[in-house]
Amino acid sequence: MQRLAPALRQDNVPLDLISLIKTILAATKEISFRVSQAHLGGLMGSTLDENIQGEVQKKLDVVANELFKDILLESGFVRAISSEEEDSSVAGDPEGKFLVSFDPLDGSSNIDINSLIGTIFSIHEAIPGMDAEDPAQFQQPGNKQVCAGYVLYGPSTMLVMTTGSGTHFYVLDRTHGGYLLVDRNVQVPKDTQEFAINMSNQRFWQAPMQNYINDLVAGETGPRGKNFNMRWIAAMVGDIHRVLTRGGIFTYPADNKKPEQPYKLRLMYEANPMSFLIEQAGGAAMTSQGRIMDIQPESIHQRVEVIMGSANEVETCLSYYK
Ligand SMILES: O=P(O)(O)OC[C@H]1O[C@](O)(COP(=O)(O)O)[C@@H](O)[C@@H]1O
Ligand SMILES: [Mg+2]
Ligand SMILES: [Mg+2]
Repeated sequence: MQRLAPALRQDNVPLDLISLIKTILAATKEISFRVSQAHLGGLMGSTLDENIQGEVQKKLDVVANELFKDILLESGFVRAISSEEEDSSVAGDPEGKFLVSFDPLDGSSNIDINSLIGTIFSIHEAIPGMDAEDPAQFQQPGNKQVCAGYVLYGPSTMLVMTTGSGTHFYVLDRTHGGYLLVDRNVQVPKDTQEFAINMSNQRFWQAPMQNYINDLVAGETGPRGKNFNMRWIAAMVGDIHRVLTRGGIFTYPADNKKPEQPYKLRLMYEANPMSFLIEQAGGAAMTSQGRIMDIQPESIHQRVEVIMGSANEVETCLSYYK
């Protein structure tokens, strides 16, 4: 099995980006270890603090964030970072060539039940001449990402990543400590009979999504004429990994549960990186209004509607909005 660096060179990834990716992955190996030892190291449960999203931070959210932040800011490759757990962007090396947005621990509500969690990252090039302190430099659309990926801390620790030449799967080999390529150019099947949504929000959804899901649930007795199965891991990394592995549609639609906050997932460090991975694997990643990666960001913690996965099924879902 091919090691990470030769696999990236095969995709003509520039050396400085390979160095940054290696830096990111060094942090994920440490996080993977801390996660596996969390019970023993007193890292289960919550802190008393809330992040800027108004969510109570888990101890592991904070540990993973500090680990990731420190290793990136000291690397010399990074002009600034933005993180789910940081109020605003944090400046790094004024000469740093890259910007990194990340979700240090995705699926935090799964930590205490020892279920699937992960780390999500998105890399853009820094804008020449822009100040490392200026958060506006992050206002670049997803279609300008040079790399995106997630690491899934599951039975095995898996890296899923793209640099624009397809989406590849890697596994952390615990014997020599490196990520090995196990699946190159994965493809999301165009059609599926599996959907993922938090059904408990149903009464708060807009009518098109209500109708779409009702028809899935009606299965062969309804207009779709076939049965659909449902899955919800409550960690985007886990649900998207299933979609990349065997197809499916994943959606976190708009809802009016909290009218002032119609969307749940964050554009910069959840929706954009996952969209790049899904599109590079032949899937589609949309809101009901258009392509996620064409959205011009306005703020670091901006939330968006998410409908992504098997291309034909995403198209069918969107047809309910027409
Ligand atoms: O609690 P819900 O409504 O099931 O939402 C689950 C969603 O929230 C998230 O956990 C949000 O991410 P964080 O855990 O990083 O805050 C997603 O991973 C997941 O898809
Ligand atoms: Mg998340
Ligand atoms: Mg998180």
